[in-house]
Amino acid sequence: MSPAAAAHRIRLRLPRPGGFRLDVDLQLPARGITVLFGPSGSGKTTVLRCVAGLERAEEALVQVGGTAWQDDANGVFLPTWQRPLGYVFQEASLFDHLDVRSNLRFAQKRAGRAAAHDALSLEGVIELLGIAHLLARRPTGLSGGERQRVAIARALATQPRLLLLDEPLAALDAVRRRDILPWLERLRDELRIPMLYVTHSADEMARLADTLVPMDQGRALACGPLAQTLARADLPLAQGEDAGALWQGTLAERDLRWRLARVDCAGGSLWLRDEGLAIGTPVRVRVLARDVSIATQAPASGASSIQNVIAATVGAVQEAGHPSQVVVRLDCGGGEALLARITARAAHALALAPGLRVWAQVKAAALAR
Ligand SMILES: Nc1ncnc2c1ncn2[C@@H]1O[C@H](COP(=O)(O)OP(=O)(O)OP(=O)(O)O)[C@@H](O)[C@H]1O
Repeated sequence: MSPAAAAHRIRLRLPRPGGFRLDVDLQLPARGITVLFGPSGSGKTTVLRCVAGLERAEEALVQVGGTAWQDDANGVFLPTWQRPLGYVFQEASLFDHLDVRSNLRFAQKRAGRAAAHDALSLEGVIELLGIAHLLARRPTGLSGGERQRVAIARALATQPRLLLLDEPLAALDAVRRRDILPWLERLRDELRIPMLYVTHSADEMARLADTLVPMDQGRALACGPLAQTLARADLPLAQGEDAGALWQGTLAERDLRWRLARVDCAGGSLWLRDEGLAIGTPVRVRVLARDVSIATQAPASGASSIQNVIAATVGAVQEAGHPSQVVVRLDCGGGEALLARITARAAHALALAPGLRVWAQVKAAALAR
């Protein structure tokens, strides 16, 4: 991300006994969800804790929207309670002796006079998270998903300048997780508050992130727009089972007979399962690297079961985890790319090299949901 586009800066260094060392320098856009994604122990939670001032990083610069929360070069360190942030954890820690409304009011009081002219109203927060029907209930009577929605509402009621979410869905079962994701998308699309979101889940990352920060062993391996970062063949992300591209597109046509929907993206059009969405709906489409194969000649029309064939140029060929496997970045036009995971032998036989014109055959693509 160019410094001009960056609105927030998070530079942290923190050595811990035992060998772990956090060392990140992130420039984040003004709004949207930045997902910190990486294996257990890579330092994701530590980043959030340092941003919140719960742990003290060294040589740190934490600047949110032009205000320094920590700037060691200039002797600035705001304690946690002076940082306008909301923190949502895996398990919502609500006050069980108060009903939902009182939990929210309590948080609102914390905002006090700090609430600026662009403050969110409590009614707005309640509407945004669809919790009006829960206001008189005690937290103990809520489902896990409802508790998390209330916890997010409570965090927003404090008028944060930054929302920190640490695996907010990890304690929920798959059904509840699916229920709450649309609410998080709504926050992302409607709020101007930037969010730092920690997750292990590739599905959550693909669905929610605007900016992706893959982390490993205390370091940020990249920090960039989601689609662009996922399409990099040189990152460890490209080597795992979840490797794949993410395209943004618009639902353009539905084939009612075959229950298929066509999504038009800058890189090309893809047919996928019709999930009943209206024509014109903006969608994210996930194409896993293992579902993409490569042909050096245009496949004859009607001679293959594969319905999605996209003209592309080889961008990079990279070994992927095992010497028998490579991952190939295929540049498809409109700045969009696919990844294909194939055998090294196939790549050799097809003489794949950067610049070669090929056809990407997409066996499966799905809406990120
Ligand atoms: N309070 C602590 N004191 C000492 N070391 C800690 C503490 N908390 C975490 N660590 C260590 O710091 C490293 C980073 O931990 P952190 O919790 O930030 O990783 P993470 O990526 O969030 O992991 P997970 O996904 O499992 O939550 C790990 O090696 C961890 O063991």
